[in-house]
Amino acid sequence: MSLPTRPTPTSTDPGAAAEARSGPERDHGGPDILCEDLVRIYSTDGVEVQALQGLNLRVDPGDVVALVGASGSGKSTLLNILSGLDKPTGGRALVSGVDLLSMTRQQRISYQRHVVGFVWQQTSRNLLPYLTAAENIALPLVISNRKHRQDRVDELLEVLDIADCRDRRPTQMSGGQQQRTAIAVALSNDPSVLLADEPTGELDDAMSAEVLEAMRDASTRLGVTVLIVTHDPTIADHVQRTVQIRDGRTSTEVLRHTEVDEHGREHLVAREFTVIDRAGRMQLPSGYVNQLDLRDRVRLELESDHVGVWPDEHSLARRGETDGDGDGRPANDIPPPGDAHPGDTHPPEEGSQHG
Ligand SMILES: Nc1ncnc2c1ncn2[C@@H]1O[C@H](COP(=O)(O)OP(=O)(O)OP(=O)(O)O)[C@@H](O)[C@H]1O
Repeated sequence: MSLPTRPTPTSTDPGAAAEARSGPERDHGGPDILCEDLVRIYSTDGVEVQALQGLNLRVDPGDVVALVGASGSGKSTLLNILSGLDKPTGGRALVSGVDLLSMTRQQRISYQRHVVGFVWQQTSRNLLPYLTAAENIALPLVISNRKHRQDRVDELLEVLDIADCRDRRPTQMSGGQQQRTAIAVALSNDPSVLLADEPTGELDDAMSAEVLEAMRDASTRLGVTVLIVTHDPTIADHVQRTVQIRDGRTSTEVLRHTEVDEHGREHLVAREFTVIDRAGRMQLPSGYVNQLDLRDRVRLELESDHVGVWPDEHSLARRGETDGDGDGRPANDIPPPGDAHPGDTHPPEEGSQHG
């Protein structure tokens, strides 16, 4: 699997591409998605729910990233903010250089038309049932009064591999074809960011793979940045980066890349990282916390290339869990700093598999 870089979009219609940039500035020179200490508090009948609790996320142009997390962790809240449907309570959110906290109503319309595209889980929400695939794709172009519409429709039918569905209505297509058409609709106005909420939630494994590959392909060929919220367990086969969201914050990330061994065989290597915020805060994986019975406070030791995290020996002793040899270490023989140590903040290797 090779990491896609943002290419020059292969639009057959340079006039149309320039026209799309009549919205907010696209070549902003920074990440396509930047969230810093993002907070969203819902207040209902005097009860407050902190759906996002200082979330940090950076997605660079052309990246394809999956966002995973338990129900209620804040994924939809984040997507609603990034798509311009909802406003954060605090923090900072920039998409393609557009500040989502200070947008006017007019800028919001332009933002939703030109900067972000959206794909929902339910195909019925993405496509108009009485229009063909080509007509559905052309509709956003008509609304934004774009010229050279036919060229753009042809290009998207080809990129999403749905040319044979051109004159078919949604009921005459498979679920996978409908979602690929939905991606084409979302990309029609040449947005820089594509957001997808469970795009494979109603599909079987084969169709899910088709749709996820179509998004990756569209990203590579059109230079679009993609953020996919998903519970799809096969997502790891299709994206290089998976970000885990927990309690309204990004907690861990898995990055994947291909390595070639001495026999010339390709291996997909996945590494898990813990997210650290700008203030230096991070969350230890619960497996580590449980294994070392870390509670209340821990001791940190700075080594030349990593930081060791140690249980507080006093509180362990109080709990009668040291081995009594005076070194304050528990009976389960935690190695000293410098040795391989599950509490070290060295990122653990998730494992590797044949590519
Ligand atoms: N409009 C709202 N009013 C009040 N609370 C809300 C609202 N929307 C979401 N929440 C709460 O905010 C938290 C995050 O919800 P969110 O829908 O973002 O989670 P999620 O990760 O998308 O979950 P799921 O995977 O089930 O869709 C939850 O506690 C939820 O109950």
